Amino acid sequence: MTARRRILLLGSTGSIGTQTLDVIAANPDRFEVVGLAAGRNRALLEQQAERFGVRALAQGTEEAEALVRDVEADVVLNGITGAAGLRPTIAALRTDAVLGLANKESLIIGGPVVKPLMAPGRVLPVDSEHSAIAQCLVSGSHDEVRRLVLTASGGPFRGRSRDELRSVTPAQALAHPTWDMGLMVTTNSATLVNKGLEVIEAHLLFDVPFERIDVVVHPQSIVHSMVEFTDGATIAQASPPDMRLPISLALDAPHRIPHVGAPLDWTTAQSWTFEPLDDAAFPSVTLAKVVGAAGGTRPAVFNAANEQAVHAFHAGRLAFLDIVPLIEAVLASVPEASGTPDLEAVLDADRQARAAADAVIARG
Ligand SMILES: NC(=O)C1=CN([C@@H]2O[C@H](COP(=O)(O)OP(=O)(O)OC[C@H]3O[C@@H](n4cnc5c(N)ncnc54)[C@H](OP(=O)(O)O)[C@@H]3O)[C@@H](O)[C@H]2O)C=CC1
Ligand SMILES: CC(=O)[C@@H](O)[C@H](O)COP(=O)(O)O
Ligand SMILES: [Mn+2]
Repeated sequence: MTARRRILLLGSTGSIGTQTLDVIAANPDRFEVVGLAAGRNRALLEQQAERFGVRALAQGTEEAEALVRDVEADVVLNGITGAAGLRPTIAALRTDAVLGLANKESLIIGGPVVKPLMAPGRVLPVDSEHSAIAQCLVSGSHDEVRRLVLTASGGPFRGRSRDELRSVTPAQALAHPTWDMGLMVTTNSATLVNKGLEVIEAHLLFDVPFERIDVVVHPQSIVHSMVEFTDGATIAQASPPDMRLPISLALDAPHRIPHVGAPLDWTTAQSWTFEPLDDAAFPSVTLAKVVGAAGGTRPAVFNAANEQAVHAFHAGRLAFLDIVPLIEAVLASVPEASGTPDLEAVLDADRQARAAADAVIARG
C-alpha cells in the first residue's frame, strides 16, 4: 500500500476549502490532512480539525505562512481568497511540497517574485480553466501550441448592454448561473474581472503571450477551456461544472480519482454554445491584458483596486459599472516602481492601490 498524501489546506472554511475536504473525506485511503488554515471562521476551523484529526491550525496570513513553513506536507492547497494568499504561496514554493493553486491572485500579483520560485511541475492549477488547459496540454509540446482559449460563463449579466448594467444589485451579481463560489470570485465573474485575472494567470502558468490567449463565452460551463495546436486541432476538456474534479487532480496528480465528479449525460439532448465576449459592456478582459503585458506591480495594483471596489460595491458605496473605471483610475494614480519588483515592492503597490481606491470611493 502506498503512503497517503499529506495535505495542508489553506482557506479550509471557504468554497474551495470545503470542497477539498469533501474530496479528502471520500478518499481516506489516499489522503490525510496535516494542517488547516482559515481566516475568521474559528468555529468551522475547529470543527474541521476535530473531524479530520488535525492538530496544526492557523488563522490569518501570518499564521498560515508559518504553518506552511513548519508542517511537512506533500501538497499545499492554497484556497485563500485574494492578495492575502501571496505570502503563503511563496512559503509553499520554498518547501518540497506541490502547490495546488486555487488562489490565482498570488501568482497574478506576485508574478515577478513567484514565477522564479516555480519549479516545473510543482504548481498544479485548481482554477477550472487552467486545470482544463493543463489536461489539454498533455496532447502536444509547448512549441505546438498556437493559442489558449479560456471559456467564460459570461456571468449573471451576460447579454446585457452597459445601460442595462447601471442599476444591477449585489444580490444579482452573486447569482452566478453555473458555479457556487465565494463572494469575491463570484462578483469578479459578474464584472468579467475574473476572466481578466485568468488571462494573466494563464500567461504566467503556461508561458503563452497575451496575443495568443483568447476568451470565448460559453454559458453552460461544460467546456472548461481549450488549446488550439499548430496542426489545426483544438483539444477541449469537458465535464459538468464541479470543482471537485480540478481539486482532485491537484491533490493526486497524475492520478484521476474514480467517481470524484459525475460524467456528462449523453442520454438527453443538450447544446453547448459559444459566443464572442461583449467588450463594450465588459471591458475588464482587455484592461487585464494591458496590465498583464505591462507586468511589474501593475497586476498587484489592478487586483488590489478591484478587491476594494468589490467590497465597496457590496457595502452599497460603489455602483457595479464604477468598478472597472475605479481600477483604471487607481492604475493611473499609483506609479510603477523602478526595476523588477521584490516582495516588498509588490506589497507596497498593493497598499498604495488600496489607499487610492478607498480615497476615490470616499469622494463618491
Ligand atoms: N470557489 C470556487 O469554485 C473557485 C475559487 N477559485 C479561487 O479560489 C480562491 C478561494 O475562493 P473561494 O473558496 O471561492 O473563496 P471563499 O471566500 O469561499 O473562501 C476563502 C477562504 O479564505 C480564507 N481566508 C480569507 N482571508 C484569509 C487570511 N488572511 N488567511 C487565511 N485564510 C484566509 C477564508 O477564511 P474564513 O472564511 O474563515 O474567513 C476562507 O476559508 C480564490 O482565489 C478564488 O478566485 C478559483 C476557481 C473556482
Ligand atoms: C470555477 C472557476 O474556475 C471560476 O473561476 C469560474 O471560472 C467562474 O466562472 P466565470 O468567470 O467563467 O463566470
Ligand atoms: Mn476559473
